[in-house]
Amino acid sequence: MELSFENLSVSLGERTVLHGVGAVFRPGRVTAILGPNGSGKSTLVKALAGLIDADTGHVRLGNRQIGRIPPRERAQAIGYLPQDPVVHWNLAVRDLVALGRLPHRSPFAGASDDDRAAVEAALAATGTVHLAERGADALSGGERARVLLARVIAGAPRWLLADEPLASLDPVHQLDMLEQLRTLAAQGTGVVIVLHDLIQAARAADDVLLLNQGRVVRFGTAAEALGHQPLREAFGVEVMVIADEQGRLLPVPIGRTKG
Ligand SMILES: Nc1ncnc2c1ncn2[C@@H]1O[C@H](COP(=O)(O)OP(=O)(O)OP(=O)(O)O)[C@@H](O)[C@H]1O
Repeated sequence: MELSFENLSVSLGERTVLHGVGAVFRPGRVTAILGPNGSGKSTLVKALAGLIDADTGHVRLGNRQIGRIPPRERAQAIGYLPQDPVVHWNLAVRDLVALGRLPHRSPFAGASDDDRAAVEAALAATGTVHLAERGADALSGGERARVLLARVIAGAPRWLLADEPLASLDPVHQLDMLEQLRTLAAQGTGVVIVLHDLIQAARAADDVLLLNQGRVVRFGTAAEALGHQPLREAFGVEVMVIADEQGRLLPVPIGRTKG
């Protein structure tokens, strides 16, 4: 089911941060949101997750407005990975990942076999099985990022929204994370990720939304949206396009656009 938004305007404090933006994101695809610092990427993802209210417009999951979906049902449908996830308690990693199952559990019920299986599968998928007994306080930033992805995956959401999920990861774990997100998309999950790296976006995303100053510059396939002109408009950057070993075109930033 599609995740869509139209004419979406959002203000934070006195400032309007998103100005009537709209797009239709499709499940089974990886959609990357890119744009300069402060262009509204995190704000858009929070609005898509139903965490902040809009001044105008709506976010819809299928044909239902996100704000009208009961919280438990919304939590089952949409998994959100914030930019700087904070772990409030020093839980063991396995227990932390198990929190991702809460939207599926009846109040006061213990974990079911399905819950336990989902937790183990999420630990395995994120390469964090060896961390399962550790306290969450004893993790590096990159380990924590993978464990928190495992928590979201354990909830098996139909949509996964991740705000800069690669930020604290080394190159190998960045590739693993992107591979993991692509696998989820191949299984039918809708994946939306905020990225900064144009090359990672070209490799990992099917679709790209470019934002600048709270407005959509371009929304289309990665090949369309990561072309010379859209990147000039969004970032004021010139790129050199090179082909990778699979023939994918990768935009390498080489300088500021003049004039
Ligand atoms: N609580 C707030 N009150 C007022 N303005 C805010 C608040 N939070 C963010 N902003 C402003 O809203 C704008 C968009 O912020 P947002 O975090 O969505 O941008 P972003 O594209 O994700 O940026 P970055 O790439 O730096 O993470 C920025 O100009 C920011 O300063």
